[in-house]
Amino acid sequence: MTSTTAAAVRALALMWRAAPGWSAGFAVLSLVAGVVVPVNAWLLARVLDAVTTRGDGVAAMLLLGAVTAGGAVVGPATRYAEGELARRVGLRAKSTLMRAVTGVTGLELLERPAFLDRLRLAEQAGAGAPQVLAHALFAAVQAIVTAAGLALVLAAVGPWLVLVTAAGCVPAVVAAVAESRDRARMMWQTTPGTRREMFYATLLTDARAATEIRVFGLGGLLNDRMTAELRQLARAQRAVDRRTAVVQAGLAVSGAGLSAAAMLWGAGQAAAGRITVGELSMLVVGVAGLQVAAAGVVRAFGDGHHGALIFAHLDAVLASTAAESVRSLRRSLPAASRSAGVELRDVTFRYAAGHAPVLRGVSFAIPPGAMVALVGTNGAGKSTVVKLLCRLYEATSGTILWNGDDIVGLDARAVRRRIGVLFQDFVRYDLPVADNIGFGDLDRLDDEPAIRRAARLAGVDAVAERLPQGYGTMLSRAFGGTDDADGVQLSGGQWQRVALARSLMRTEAELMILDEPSSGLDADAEAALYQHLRTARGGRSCLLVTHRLGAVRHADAIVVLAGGRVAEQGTHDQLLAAGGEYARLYQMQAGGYGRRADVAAG
Ligand SMILES: Nc1ncnc2c1ncn2[C@@H]1O[C@H](COP(=O)(O)OP(=O)(O)OP(=O)(O)O)[C@@H](O)[C@H]1O
Repeated sequence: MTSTTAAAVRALALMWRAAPGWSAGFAVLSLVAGVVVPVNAWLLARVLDAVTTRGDGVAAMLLLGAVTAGGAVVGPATRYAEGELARRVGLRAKSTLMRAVTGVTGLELLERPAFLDRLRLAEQAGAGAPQVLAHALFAAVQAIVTAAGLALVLAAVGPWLVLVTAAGCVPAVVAAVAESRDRARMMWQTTPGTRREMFYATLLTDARAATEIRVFGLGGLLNDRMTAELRQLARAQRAVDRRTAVVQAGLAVSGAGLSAAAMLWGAGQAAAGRITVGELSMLVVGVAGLQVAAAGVVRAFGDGHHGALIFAHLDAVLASTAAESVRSLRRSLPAASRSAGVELRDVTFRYAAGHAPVLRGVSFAIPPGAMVALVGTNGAGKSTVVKLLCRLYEATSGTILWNGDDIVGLDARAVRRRIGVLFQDFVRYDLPVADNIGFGDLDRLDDEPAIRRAARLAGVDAVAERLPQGYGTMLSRAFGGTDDADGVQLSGGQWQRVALARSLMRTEAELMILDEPSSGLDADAEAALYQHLRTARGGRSCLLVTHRLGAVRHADAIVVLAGGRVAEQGTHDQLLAAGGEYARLYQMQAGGYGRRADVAAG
């Protein structure tokens, strides 16, 4: 079985699983529709012969009326069944795809352009390919049934007519396959551009980007870039359409010539009395109908081939996500402890093959219950360490130990459940406050007291309570509902507190990771945060990433990263005494802020 055929089989299997009843109904209706045309042609001939020979054609005429009426009903019923099939298959395919994508344990796959291109095509394929294939399959069956029936009708007039008409269809089959390949190749080649076009379009309509776009006057430029991508896409589509039109026109002219020749021959035969008027009508309907049916088979074949090629992208995405997921699903974790001991041993990491290493031989430990601060200049690799600890990437070499176990051997999801994390680039969900906080611990999504407690610890409780619907208030103007007043937008610092509350939902976390938790906070909130961290941490291990060195003075250990290496590590006093990079940065900040950094640190 070729890979295209295998993809076609899997697409049809997906369709069957999504809607077995509708698939069967669609198949039956397609078969019935296929029978209508040849039966009509045969009945018409019977009626005409009865009329010209003054025989009894009433029964044939009644039957012709009944079949015509039945055929008229089958059309809309088939379209309805097809629409329902499309909705069910689209829903099933999209949820399968999204489950597969969210099942990917790391981020590496999601950052590969080729994977993202495929993902985009897979989304399209999931929505359309199975029913395109189903439509193609049943249209082909319908057309084949019609063609077979008409071939029988035509064979009654002259068997060679069937052969000549069928032979005339061969070039069309070849052309249809070539076109579907051409179209699938064009779609693959234009996907990067289509993704860029979507990026520009989303940016232009995104409320969060609107401020910069207006202030920097980027609207025209981004719009030009978007239309340039669209033009390029249109050029590629036009080229394929043009080639298709030329081929189709050639095939149509040769088909018309064939029909005309057959009809002329039939007219001569009828004039010479060698065939009846009924037979002449069978010939006229048969040749034209056979050509239409053959064209239907060819079109269905081309559509099916195209659908299978596109569906292969969904297949590929499902296969690569499954392969990626397996890597992390290994041993489950030992029983939970109160606080985790974590150690990085000689960890080197690069984001992709060919990239320079971002971390080089990094070693440091977070003993159980300790608070370790990770500091360093921009791009030093601090957030990368956070992502490695969360198992979003795997170290290129070296080891990360979780309570003495190599983290690579542990179930990534289980490790994550034991971490409470605030990311530097946390997500602002366009959802109510309660969801924005409750997402930190899905088991307690509806636990209002737990949500309020996390909000209080993060210092966002007063803000939430003042909102129009309290914790039920939608944190989005875009999804606020029909009444404009329903949704609110928080300030940057308020959002950061909400994200902090989310990370604090995990009261059982063995390790807390806070990446720049106070970058957007005012001085009071910052002081309160660090006060809380010291008291309410409850002996849990904590990794604090920050540029505010005043805040890390009381950490059990401070690790200074520079250029992906550990430049130095020790306590605040040891590092100050050493007079290295930390001392330099600390003196600079202390000088700049006066005593504020110390105040914030309490
Ligand atoms: N997803 C990624 N793909 C490729 N390179 C990346 C990716 N994320 C970060 N980098 C690179 O890794 C290096 C370290 O980035 P990282 O975010 O870890 O630094 P940081 O110390 O947290 O910086 P900052 O203080 O600015 O937050 C940077 O040079 C950055 O360009």
